[in-house]
Amino acid sequence: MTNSQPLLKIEKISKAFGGVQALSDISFEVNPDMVLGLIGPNGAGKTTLFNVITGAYVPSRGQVVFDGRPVQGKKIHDVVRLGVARTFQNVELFDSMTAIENVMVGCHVRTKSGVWGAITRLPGARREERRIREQAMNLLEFVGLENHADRKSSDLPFGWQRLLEIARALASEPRLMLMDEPAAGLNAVETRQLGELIYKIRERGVTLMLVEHDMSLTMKVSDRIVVLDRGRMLAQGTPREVQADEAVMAAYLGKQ
Ligand SMILES: Nc1ncnc2c1ncn2[C@@H]1O[C@H](COP(=O)(O)OP(=O)(O)OP(=O)(O)O)[C@@H](O)[C@H]1O
Repeated sequence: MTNSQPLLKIEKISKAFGGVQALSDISFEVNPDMVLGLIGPNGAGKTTLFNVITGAYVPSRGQVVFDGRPVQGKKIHDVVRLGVARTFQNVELFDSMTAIENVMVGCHVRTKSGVWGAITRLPGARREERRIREQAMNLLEFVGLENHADRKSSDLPFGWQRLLEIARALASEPRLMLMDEPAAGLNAVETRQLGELIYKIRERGVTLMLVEHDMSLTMKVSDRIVVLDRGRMLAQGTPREVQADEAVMAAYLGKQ
């Protein structure tokens, strides 16, 4: 596809949970190689939208189109194979595994033999396993955890667990990466390093969508911002445009 086409199209998405309208008629596009910040007060629908994009939730109406293909009806792992990865608000790692093993699990999404081949140790899988270990090591290096490859992930400080989750998400070689509150629980230094990592991820050619409550980080790293409020789209534009938007100030930024 050419770079002028959107990588992701959100088309008139609505999602209700019983009586709660979590998303109402949301439409916007995400162009390749950009960082899009998705902001809004608690309960605005940000995480719900992530879940719709990854195929975890079926929308009540509308569709998500990734790289020209509708996501709906696909299983989560098929959406990952299409090139969509995510990290979670509460870091979700395999606690009993080492750091490198966690990343290797992410790599297996792209292998022929898959995780099962690795477990059963088929001959071809062993060669692939060596290649994957190398790839996982490169990713640990990319996020700065190369000296902690063999530590159990649950023994790592929380900020490093976040970095490890990012490395695992990158292991599936995504074209779009969704990050749900990556700065939550990080201190000021770690948050600044996260900002630099986000730039580096974009330089790899990965498009990013970021849900984040840390406004200074979001405004700094995002090329565009979409603002949700109570399931509706309140505004979209550059960080500068959104910060000057009165409705946004009233609904969100004014409350900071
Ligand atoms: N699985 C669910 N079942 C029922 N209601 C849900 C479910 N998931 C979300 N909701 C409701 O949908 C609305 C949007 O929630 P969502 O978690 O998407 O908001 P958010 O913008 O991510 O909030 P936060 O910033 O607090 O994480 C809320 O009213 C929430 O209670």
